[in-house]
Amino acid sequence: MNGLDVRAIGYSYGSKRALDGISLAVEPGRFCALLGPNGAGKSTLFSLLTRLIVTREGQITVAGHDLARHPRAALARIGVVFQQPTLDLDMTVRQNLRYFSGLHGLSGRRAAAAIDAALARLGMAERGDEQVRALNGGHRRRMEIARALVHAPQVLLLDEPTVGLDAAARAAITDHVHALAEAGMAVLWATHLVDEISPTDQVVVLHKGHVLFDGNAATLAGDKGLGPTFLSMTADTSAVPA
Ligand SMILES: Nc1ncnc2c1ncn2[C@@H]1O[C@H](COP(=O)(O)OP(=O)(O)OP(=O)(O)O)[C@@H](O)[C@H]1O
Repeated sequence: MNGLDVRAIGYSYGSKRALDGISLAVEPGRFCALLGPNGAGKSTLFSLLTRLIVTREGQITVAGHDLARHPRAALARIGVVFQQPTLDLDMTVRQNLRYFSGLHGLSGRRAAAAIDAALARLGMAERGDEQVRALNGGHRRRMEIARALVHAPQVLLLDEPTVGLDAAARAAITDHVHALAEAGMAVLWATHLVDEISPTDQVVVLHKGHVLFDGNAATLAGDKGLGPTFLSMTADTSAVPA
């Protein structure tokens, strides 16, 4: 499989079970919302997907590469936007992206072309020479997404990327990332906000380390709507296997 495949992953912090045998798959061209309330395990899963932490339970495959056995090949195919911004505010947008390109072995004209293409995809083509400090929160976030694209990954991971942004900036970023999925990328977007999800998106509902639902957003929404359905699912602790 060319996208992301997570099979029976488990993880505990000491005696605290954070993820308990979760499986999900995101195919190329799909926007998958990983929807879960606080403490569901979203950030733990992202840490496992990016190898900040490791587990012996289960298997993660990125674009056909086993993350545990071939981490370099697997990680090279992942672009990631973490919850906490990690930008150098005193450098320009392009300088930030050039530095990051270098970490991926890109330099010179190849790096410049990759940076231009990534900025254009996020509607940031005109902003390359601005100092990051001068950008608003929405544009800083877009720049971080552009930075995650410079090495042409096949899988894009975003951990609650709209935290702290106003409604217009959230909508713009959500639209941009949906367009990246439509262009062929496998996108995993962690959130607890249902208005970031489109009816045709894949949704994986995570609660207390368990997958409660994996399917189409419109199916999950049913007659009640996505918000009320999600709230009632995650309020009902009996929905979580013991
Ligand atoms: N370093 C840690 N040590 C102990 N427990 C932890 C640690 N990190 C997370 N946990 C616990 O693991 C569970 C999953 O946490 P995680 O941060 O992955 O959830 P989340 O869905 O990302 O939540 P949020 O939306 O608040 O970021 C929670 O019960 C949390 O308290």
